[in-house]
Amino acid sequence: MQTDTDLEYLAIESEHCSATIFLQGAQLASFIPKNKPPLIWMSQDEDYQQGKGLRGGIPICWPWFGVCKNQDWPIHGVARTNLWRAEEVNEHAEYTEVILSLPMAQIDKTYWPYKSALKVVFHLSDVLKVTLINTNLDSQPIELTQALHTYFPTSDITATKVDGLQGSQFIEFGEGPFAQNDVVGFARETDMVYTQVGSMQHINTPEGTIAVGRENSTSCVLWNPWIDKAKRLSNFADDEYKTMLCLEAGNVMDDKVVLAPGESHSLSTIVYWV
Ligand SMILES: O=P(O)(O)OC[C@H]1O[C@H](O)[C@H](O)[C@@H](O)[C@@H]1O
Repeated sequence: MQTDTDLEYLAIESEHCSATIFLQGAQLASFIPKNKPPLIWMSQDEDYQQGKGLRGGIPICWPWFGVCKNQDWPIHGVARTNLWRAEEVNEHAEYTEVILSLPMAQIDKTYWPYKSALKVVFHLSDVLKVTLINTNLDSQPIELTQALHTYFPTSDITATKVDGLQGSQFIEFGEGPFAQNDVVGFARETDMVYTQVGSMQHINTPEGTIAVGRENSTSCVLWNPWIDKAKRLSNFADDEYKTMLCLEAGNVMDDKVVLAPGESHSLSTIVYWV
């Protein structure tokens, strides 16, 4: 990872793993379990600018995923471009825990007029667990969509398969739902929103198998921009689509989060080399 950035980040080094977490967006940018290959992908072209989500790692999409109903609003919401506050770093023998919160006073009320709290907990061992916790502090119900938009590495996307989406349904480029009957491979632009998904998928790459689990989530997104979209993406080299994919733990579509006053919801993703 580039270190000559002005953006502040936490660098965690333990006997189990190393990790970097940027305060902007509470964005985890790297995670390497000890004696294992990197588990998380970051673009070589990332230039770590203020006010822009990083192209890689785990951008946090909140309080909407994708393009909002109001199409002028920023794609994937406002959490990934705002500065979060480091609340706690707790070092234990078996894991390190890092907790950040999003100071709501800095969020434009046009986008999010509600009283609520948002924090993220990173549980770092040889396994990475990320938990996004929403609490409704308002006197009315609130609704939101969200995702932990995780970028995974592969040395060859054409030799990579995602197992465990079978039995779910997907929407692709606004069409569907279609039934997912098989293991998914990559041979073109992939941008699928899955619902009714089981809680564990496996990404089979030439380097080994990555397990991707989810808690309190029955939806996820599978994405690879492929050749044409790669050329249009910011901070993404034209050929980098060959070396990455996103499998994003979500609460989208009919799996959106609806919170009564006082209620909380925790979305988790759990990833590790098998
Ligand atoms: O370029 P970004 O705003 O980071 O979005 C990157 C991608 O995120 C998700 O996976 C969406 O489903 C894609 O449609 C989008 O292109």
